[in-house]
Amino acid sequence: MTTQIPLLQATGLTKSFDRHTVLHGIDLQVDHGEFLSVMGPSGSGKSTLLYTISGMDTISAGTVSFEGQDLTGMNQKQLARLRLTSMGFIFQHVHLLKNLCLLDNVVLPAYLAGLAPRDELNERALQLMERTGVAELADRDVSEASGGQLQRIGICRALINAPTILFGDEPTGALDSTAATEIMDILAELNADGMTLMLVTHDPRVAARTDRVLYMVDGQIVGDRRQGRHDGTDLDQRQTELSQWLATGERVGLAR
Ligand SMILES: Nc1ncnc2c1ncn2[C@@H]1O[C@H](COP(=O)(O)OP(=O)(O)OP(=O)(O)O)[C@@H](O)[C@H]1O
Repeated sequence: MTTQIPLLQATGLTKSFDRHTVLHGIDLQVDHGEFLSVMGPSGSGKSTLLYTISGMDTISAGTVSFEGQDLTGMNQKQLARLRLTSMGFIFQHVHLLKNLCLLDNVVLPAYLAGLAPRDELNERALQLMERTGVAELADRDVSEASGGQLQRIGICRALINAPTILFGDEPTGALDSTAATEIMDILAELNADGMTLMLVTHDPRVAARTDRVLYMVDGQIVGDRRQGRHDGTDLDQRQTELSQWLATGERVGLAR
């Protein structure tokens, strides 16, 4: 019998800034192929969870492992390498270099890391841009693209090294609802192809598209809802059910 090693595993994950403890001993397992969202009030620790579980930020106590490798035992160079080769990150605002065209922005992180020859990276970037519907923008400047288009570029940049997991901190937070839906369509398609995704979001419509929703309050996960894969139909109904779960305190540990 084979036992699959979890993709991510946090045990007793604690994070303090000075004397302010923001994450209180979080236990969390994320398996390969999951599509996970993290919700909760502002300041509950969602982003901090994302940054610590991905090794972007240090932890104060506990352990975090990625495919069985203990991140807490790694030095900065090892962590940077792991992030570069196995993890992709997308954010609310896409920070791109204004003096480079959009294609070069997608290629840059992989090029600087010397992971593949330039021609190969260009080809890979164009394939990603094709897939996300922005290939025709390859030669354009940052100022010549809309917010939704820039977010697609951000996704391509995050995918250039073929990561195992894509982390998103409010990836649709700065977009109108049409652009947000289009970005979620892309992320759902990536997940259907096997990519693991973990997204922080305030938007129940975004969370309704994911398979599993964590709810955080005061630095703890107080709810863990497995709602199954969205089959593409009846998102309104799914969102209503999720909103009821969020509102009525059905979350594990919130029923008082
Ligand atoms: N670098 C930091 N230094 C000090 N305190 C921090 C730092 N980063 C986060 N915090 C604090 O940690 C707490 C949790 O912040 P975090 O950004 O993780 O919450 P969040 O749930 O993602 O909030 P939001 O939804 O508003 O983005 C907050 O009280 C915040 O002020």
